[in-house]
Amino acid sequence: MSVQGKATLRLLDKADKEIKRLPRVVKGAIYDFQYKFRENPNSPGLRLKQLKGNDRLYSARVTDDYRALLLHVGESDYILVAVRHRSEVYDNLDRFHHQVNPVTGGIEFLEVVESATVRAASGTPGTSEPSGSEGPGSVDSPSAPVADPAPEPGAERQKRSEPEPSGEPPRAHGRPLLAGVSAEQLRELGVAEALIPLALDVSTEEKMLGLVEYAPAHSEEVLLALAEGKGFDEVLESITRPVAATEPVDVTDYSAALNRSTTRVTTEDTDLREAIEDDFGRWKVYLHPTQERLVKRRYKGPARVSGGPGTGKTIVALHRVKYLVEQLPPGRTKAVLLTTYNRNLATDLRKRLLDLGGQELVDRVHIVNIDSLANQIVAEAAQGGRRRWISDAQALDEWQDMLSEIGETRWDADFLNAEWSQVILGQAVNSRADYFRARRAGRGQRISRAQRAEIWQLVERFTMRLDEKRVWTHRQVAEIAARIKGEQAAKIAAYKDDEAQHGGPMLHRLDQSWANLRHDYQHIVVDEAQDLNPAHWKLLRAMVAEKDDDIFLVGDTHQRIYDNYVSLGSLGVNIRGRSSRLTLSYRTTKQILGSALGLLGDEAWDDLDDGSDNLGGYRSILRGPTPSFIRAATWHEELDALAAQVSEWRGIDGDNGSIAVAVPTRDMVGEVERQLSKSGISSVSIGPDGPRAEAAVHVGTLHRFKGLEYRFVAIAGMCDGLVPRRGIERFRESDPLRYRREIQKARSLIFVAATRARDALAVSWHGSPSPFVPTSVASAPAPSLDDGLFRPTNALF
Ligand SMILES: Nc1ncnc2c1ncn2[C@@H]1O[C@H](COP(=O)(O)OP(=O)(O)OP(=O)(O)O)[C@@H](O)[C@H]1O
Repeated sequence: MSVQGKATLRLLDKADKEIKRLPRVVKGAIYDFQYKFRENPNSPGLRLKQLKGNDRLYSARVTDDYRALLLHVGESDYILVAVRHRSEVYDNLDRFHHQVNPVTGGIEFLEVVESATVRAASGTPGTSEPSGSEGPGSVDSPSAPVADPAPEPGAERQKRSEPEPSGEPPRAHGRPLLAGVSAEQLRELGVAEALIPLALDVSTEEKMLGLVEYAPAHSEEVLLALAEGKGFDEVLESITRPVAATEPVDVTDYSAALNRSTTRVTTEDTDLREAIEDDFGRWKVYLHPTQERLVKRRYKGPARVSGGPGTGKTIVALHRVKYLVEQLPPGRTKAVLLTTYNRNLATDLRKRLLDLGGQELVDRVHIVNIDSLANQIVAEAAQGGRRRWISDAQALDEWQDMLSEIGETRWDADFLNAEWSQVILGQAVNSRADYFRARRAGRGQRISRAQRAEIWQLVERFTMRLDEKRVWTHRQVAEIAARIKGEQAAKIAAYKDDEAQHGGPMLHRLDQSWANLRHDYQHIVVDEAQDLNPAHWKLLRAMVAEKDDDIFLVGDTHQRIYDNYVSLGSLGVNIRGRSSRLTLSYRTTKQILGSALGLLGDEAWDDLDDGSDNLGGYRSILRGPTPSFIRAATWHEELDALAAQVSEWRGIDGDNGSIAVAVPTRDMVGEVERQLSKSGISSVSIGPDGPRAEAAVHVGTLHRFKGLEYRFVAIAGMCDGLVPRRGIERFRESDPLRYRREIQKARSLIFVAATRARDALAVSWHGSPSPFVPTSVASAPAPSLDDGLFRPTNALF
């Protein structure tokens, strides 16, 4: 829609990649151009004109030398598809292809250049100064196909991409990579028509990468999956079906296509600067169609989005918050709660939400980590008085001290601590009688009624001890907060019932404060949902009314690093029938992802709701080096090698903040920092609020890496006895279920750390390697693994 004389201008996905490479002055001119164009596309200075023989393609002046290529969608709606030197715009017009994809219904554009590849970077015209008039045939300098992926010797270069009448391409060399797939099948998968003959002709993955780099994103995903060896059916099911148009596609109706999420363009009012300036900003302006559908759907109750690391769950959560706020009536209240597990993640969410929607958006959202929220509620209700927090580890120490003080030897502190926090606090058990009835699902060791009585007595003694010391754990506070809010929700429900029965507001009530009772939020969005405990969920459930779009949660149980197992349905958060999964990783390369997946082994992973989850279809279109291994005899030797590795990465990217080192213990953090400092490399440790400074190598324990992202990651200290920690051995016989969970948690810890890396991952150990490092790698003179870095041996079980 546009006002008279005005136009809409969106930027096509991938065009930004090309534009980014243009000289700075041209980019600056594009920003001016977009304002002028939107104001009045027909202003004489813009010289908007149709390209000869092409009813939808237009050119317009950006600078004396550069032209914008525009796709006219309808009325005054345009899409900017490229910015080119004017010498490269007006000749050989049949190299430009645009279509409404008959399968996805999205608008696509591509240019096929001489090197039988899709057009790569533009804006780097031939060296001769352009001159002469514009117009068809007036080529002053040859176009320069920059990203020609080194064509095969003897390969016939194709100028045009028109499909052969038969749909089959000429095959002159090497075995085609997609030998088992026909042109018809590629069409069915939604590959852009102009690409089909070229794709069928490609014989190496490298060339396929060159071909798809600037191709429409859906074609890229399909072709890379096929090139990796995925079958037609699998690609159809996992990549095409989720984005296929649900209604018949009229390929001539560009206006209808523009409104589909499969047309990957910025919104009409996006400042193009956002899309062009930096790679990290792309998430703000381009959502994958599968992401966009999740963001804008109306859910009839709580909904869950799962997906492997880097698939954009947090991005979806942020866009969802923005979408929900946009649907709210104007107001000043913080009507949406955005919460996550820990403080540094909440800080990061605030930063990104501000980036996405500005202060106006942030003003309507309460962004807080879940334990701080519980704390605020308890403090406001003035319950508990002034107390000091203790961590779970400190609580365990308290148990140990208490048991030894009273000479209790029948029960282990570990067991009692877990029983207290997971069963008693976890289910808000308030009395001995309730404890006799409590479910102990997932707790392994069976206990008799008499034993329950003993445990109850010990727990009472323990909580009194904490009361006397004026300390408490986060879990205790979460329980109290959940009780406070649960009581409030019950009052609201009772008031509503009364109202319904009496057909109007209850004016006769003596206590009118009831009438002012409201749920705290209209909507709740939760990130890192896998780590929240039952009390957290009860708290959240009580803070929002049961209604459409009430709770939206994103998480990945493969990344669970705390002991919180929940069954959401039993906590009143019913996600049945409203679960979706994201599968395309935007962060991690195929090589890192493949390796990390090996780490998960054959474990069973839950879906937070008594069902199972998996990472089927998890994939990446990014490519990089295979993860590397560093084996050392001693910790000192390993530290030397680690410092060398970090120095090497600094040579690639001078920004220290793009590098991180993860280690299993706190002591090791300090030791790594000292070693790096000796090598002249500045570093900072990652604390509970995240890294203290950006521009230094980040060093932290494995637990601190949740939600972070780096170009380069080293996991050091991958040693036997440290990963998993030796202490869990005592559960192997005594509590096999606990043992299994500890192993799973250790796998998840490494999985999280390994998948923080965007470009490169190095893993090191000294002495005996962790059992997660396969013996073949551990003992080979020069370990190399193509099929997975972490292939756990069966020795663990
Ligand atoms: N549609 C998108 N376009 C471009 N980049 C994206 C898109 N979606 C996600 N990303 C990028 O992918 C990276 C991972 O995204 P995000 O952190 O949301 O993933 P996640 O699934 O929450 O990961 P994890 O589970 O590992 O925490 C980020 O750098 C993000 O900017």
